[in-house]
Amino acid sequence: MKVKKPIPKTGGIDHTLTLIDQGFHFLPNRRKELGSDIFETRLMGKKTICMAGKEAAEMFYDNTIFKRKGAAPLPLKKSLLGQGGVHGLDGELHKQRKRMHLSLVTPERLEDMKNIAVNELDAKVKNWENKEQVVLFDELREILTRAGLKWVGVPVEENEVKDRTDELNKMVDSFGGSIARFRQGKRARDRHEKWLKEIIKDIRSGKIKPPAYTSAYIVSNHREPNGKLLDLQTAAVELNNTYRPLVAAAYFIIFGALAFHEYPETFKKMQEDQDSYSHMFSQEVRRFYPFAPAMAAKVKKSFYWQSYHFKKDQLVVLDLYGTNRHPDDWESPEEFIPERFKGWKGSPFSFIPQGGGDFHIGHRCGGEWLAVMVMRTFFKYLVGHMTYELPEQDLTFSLERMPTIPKSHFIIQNVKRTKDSVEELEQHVQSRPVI
Ligand code: HEM
Repeated sequence: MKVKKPIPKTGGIDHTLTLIDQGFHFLPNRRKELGSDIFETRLMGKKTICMAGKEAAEMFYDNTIFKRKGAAPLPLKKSLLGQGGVHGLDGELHKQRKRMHLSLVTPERLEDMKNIAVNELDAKVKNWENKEQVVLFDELREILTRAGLKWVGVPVEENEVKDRTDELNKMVDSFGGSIARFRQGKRARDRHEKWLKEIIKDIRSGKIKPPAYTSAYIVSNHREPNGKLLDLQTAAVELNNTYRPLVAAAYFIIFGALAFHEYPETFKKMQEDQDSYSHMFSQEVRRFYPFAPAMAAKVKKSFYWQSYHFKKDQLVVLDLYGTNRHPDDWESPEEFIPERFKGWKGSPFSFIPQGGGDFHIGHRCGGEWLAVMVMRTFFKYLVGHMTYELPEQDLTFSLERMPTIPKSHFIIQNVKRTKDSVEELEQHVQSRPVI
C-alpha cells in the first residue's frame, strides 16, 4: 500500500475572491504561508491543487496523466481562448490540431512576420515624429494587430483596423477576474468570431484566395481526423489563435522598454548586441515580468507523485509566474539579469512564461519563437532606429491586476526616426529555437 502524504491546505472556504484580489501574488503568497510548493485550496467552488517549480511542471505537462478537457474556466473560454480550440484538446485530436498550428511557424514564415511587423512599426514611427506624445502600449497593440492580420492572410480594410485592434485588446485583457473586463472580452470575441466566420466562408468558396502558406488558408482547409473540415465556429477560434496572442507580445515589449529605463546599462548592451544580447534580454523579460499567471489541467487517472495523491478529475493549477522565479532553479530570481541566459541549458520546465515541456506533443505555446523574434526586433529598433524621451508619468504596475502593464501605458515624446530603412533588421536572421 502507498503511504499518502497530506497536501497542505489553505484555511477558509473558497479563495476565488482572494485570487482576484491578489492577482500574481496569490499563488506565491500561499506557498510562502504554507511553506510548501504544493497546496490545496478551493477555487470557483472546486477543490484545487496548486503547485510550482520544475518538478511540478514536468508532471503537469505529462499528458499521460493530465488532460485539458473541462479544466479551463468557462469565462476564460468565452473571452480569451474561445471554445473548441487547441488549448482544451487532448490525445490524438490535440496532436493533430497542434501539428496544424506548428506548420504555420516555419523559419521562413517567422522571418516574414519579423519583416511585416518591423515595417509596420517603422511606418508608425514616421507619424510619431509629428506627435507631441505617443502612448507606446496602445500603438504597439495596433501595430501587432496589423502585422498579425497581414501575416495570417486575413484581408482587413483600413477603416476596420481600429475595431479589430480593439477586439483583440479586449480579449487579451479579459482574464484576471474583473467582471467588466470579462464582459467586454466576451462581446469582443463574439464580434470578432462573427467577422472571421464570414471570411472563412469566403475562403472556402474561393471568393478570397489567401496564399497557401498562410494561416487563413491552412486553418480554413484543415481537416479533422474524421476527414471533415473544422466546423465554422472552431475554425474561427483556431484562426484567431494564430494571431490574437501576438498582442500579448506588446506587454513584454513595454516591459522591455521599462527595463531599458530602469536598468540603463541594458540599453547600451542592446545597442551593441554582442553574444545575441537581444535574445538573452528578451528571455529575461519573459522570465522576470508578469503576463500569464498560471495554467489549469485535470487529472486523467489517479496517481501518486512524491507521495501526494492526485485523484482522477482533480483540478490542478500550475504557477507559471512563480516557477519562472523559483529559487531552486534561478539564482537571484528577483533580479533582472539578461546574462543568465548566456549559453543557457536550463530545463523546458523551469522557464515557462508560455507554458512548459514539448511544443509538438504537449501544450507548450506554439508561438514562442514568433513572440521572441518580434520582441528582439522591436527592442533593437527601439535602441537603434529611433530616439525618444520619457515625460513624467506613472510607470508602476500592479501585480494585483492580471494582465498588468505600467499604469501610464508608457508615454514617449520627442520621437525621432534615426535610420532611413529597416533593412539591417530584416537581414538579421533570428528564427532560432528559443528553448
Ligand atoms: C508573448 C506572447 C505569448 C504569450 C505570453 C503566450 C502564452 C501562452 C500560454 C501561457 C499558453 C498555454 C500553455 C499551456 O496550455 O500550458 C499558450 C498556448 C498557445 N499559444 Fe501562446 N503565447 C504568446 C504568443 C503566441 C503566438 C504569437 C501564437 C501564435 C502565432 C501563440 C499560439 C499559441 C497556441 C496555438 C497555443 C496552444 C498550445 C496547445 O494547447 O497545444 N502564442 N500561449
